[in-house]
Amino acid sequence: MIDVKICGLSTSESVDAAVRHRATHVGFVFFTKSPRNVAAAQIGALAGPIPPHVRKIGVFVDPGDALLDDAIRAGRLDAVQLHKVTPARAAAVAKRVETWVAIAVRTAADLAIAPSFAGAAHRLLYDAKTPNDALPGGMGLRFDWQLLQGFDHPLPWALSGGLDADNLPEAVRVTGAQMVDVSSGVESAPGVKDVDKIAAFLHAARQL
Ligand SMILES: O=C(O)c1ccccc1N[C@@H]1O[C@H](COP(=O)(O)O)[C@@H](O)[C@H]1O
Repeated sequence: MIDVKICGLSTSESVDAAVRHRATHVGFVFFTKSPRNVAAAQIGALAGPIPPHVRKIGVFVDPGDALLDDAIRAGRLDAVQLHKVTPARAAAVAKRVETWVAIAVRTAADLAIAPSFAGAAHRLLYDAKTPNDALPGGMGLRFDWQLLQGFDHPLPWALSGGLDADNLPEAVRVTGAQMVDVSSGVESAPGVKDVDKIAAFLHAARQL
């Protein structure tokens, strides 16, 4: 099975579904403008029951050190996923914790920044560029997966943006992704996770 991160979890039921159906990673969003925002005070109770083989990723948008420190400590996070950061900022964070950097993609030109994160991050996450600068992810948008064909990836990477159980096989076939990340595609409404969709996505991933 490919690695799967189920992202944007904010209830114990959805965390339990992701773990039970064998997600390899779970994600928690620490961004107040997101419908999936989790406060640092909530994360201990949500993340506490997660077994150690399931990696816990915190999702942040250009965060300050205080938020990062609080969330990492309270959630015992294994890695952070950073949106809208420079290579210099990513490198500073990566000295303290495993760091993933989201690359917002609409056209081939958007991939040009990827090599500048080599040595500054541990993983790249290719995500669709959103039309709304205030919310840089989690909108269920996909980009042209063919843009990744033949791309010389400078780091280990994951695919995200608009994935769901139906389009996952094609996304993996076109891009060759060995890790995928989903949020909206396992929801019934923005921020409302659907345990049946989580199960279906992970079932689809196990067929690959
Ligand atoms: O989920 C959010 O609300 C969010 C907010 C700010 C930055 C990133 C966010 N989510 C990430 O967006 C991608 C794709 O999500 P989707 O499947 O298209 O809904 C995913 O990496 C989430 O971690």
